[in-house]
Amino acid sequence: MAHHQHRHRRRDQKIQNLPQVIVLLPPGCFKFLESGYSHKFHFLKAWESQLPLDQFLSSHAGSVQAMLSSANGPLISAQILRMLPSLRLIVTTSAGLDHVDLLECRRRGIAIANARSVFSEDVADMAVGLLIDVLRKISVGDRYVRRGLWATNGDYPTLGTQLGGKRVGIVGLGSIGLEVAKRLEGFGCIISYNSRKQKTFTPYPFYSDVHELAANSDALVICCELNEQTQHMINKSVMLALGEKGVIVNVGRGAIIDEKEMVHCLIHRDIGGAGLDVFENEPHVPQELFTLDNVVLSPHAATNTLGSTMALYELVVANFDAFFSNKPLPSLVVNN
Ligand SMILES: O=CC(=O)O
Repeated sequence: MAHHQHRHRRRDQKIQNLPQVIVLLPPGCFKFLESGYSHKFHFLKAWESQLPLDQFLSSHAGSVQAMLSSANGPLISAQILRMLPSLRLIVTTSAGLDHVDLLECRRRGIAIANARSVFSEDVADMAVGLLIDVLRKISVGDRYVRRGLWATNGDYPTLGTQLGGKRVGIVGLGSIGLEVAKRLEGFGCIISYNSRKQKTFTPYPFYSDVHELAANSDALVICCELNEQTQHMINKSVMLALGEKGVIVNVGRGAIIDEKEMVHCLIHRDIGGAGLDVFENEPHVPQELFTLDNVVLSPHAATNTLGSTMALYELVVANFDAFFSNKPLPSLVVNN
């Protein structure tokens, strides 16, 4: 056998002895993780395989104990989990867990570790950015300049709206919501919030009913998680309560808002505007929104900064390291 074939075989054997981590779709900037840690873990990359997904999964069914998943990946459904009978850990690069069948994980005893609050500040920055953009029409102005309209039509004609003094209702006062509140206080906004339970550590006024929060707010910032209770929680009646000058910012999940109703409300000016980083059926965004200047659209990018991506991958690796050496997981969220 030729010398280089020996070398190849030795390398392949070495890779095969590494702990295996199955990945269905690459999370954002997976290349950082791969280039930094391929010597420690053998990433089984479903999207690069020639095999259909079910065959790929069954070909690794006996051995794979750990999976890396992400908010933009496929649903980790009971059906997928059933094809991986040895799976004991899912590490997700997201804070949200709405893409994982939690019941099936519980039944199977599969633990879940998440991104913890690694990018809460980035997401809060994005929420504030979207709110300012909707109110001050930064993206509209950008389009005006780029299209050459400033030079041909003269000064930009539209007045924006002040941020200071606005009553902002935060929906979900977790680590992201708190960062949003902290930032917007600095802009002179008046903060109140809705969440499952009143928080004892904050003096912000609490509304147990999101409809009532909307009726008393100029803007709603959606920062909660998507689950059965929050799905379509922002419905038509909440939007009508927010009113024709009201703005919605969503950095949570698209399905927390009834998107069809929101599009209708935006077109008919039942609400004043929206800044959206998330959508019900990503990457598909309702076409009707493309022509509306009171809407700012962002491609689920609130977490995308270099700094937090690096911190995130350190956390991801720390979880896999802990798992493969039987130590407590640093960002365990669901302990089954
Ligand atoms: O969408 C991103 C996340 O859940 O962290």
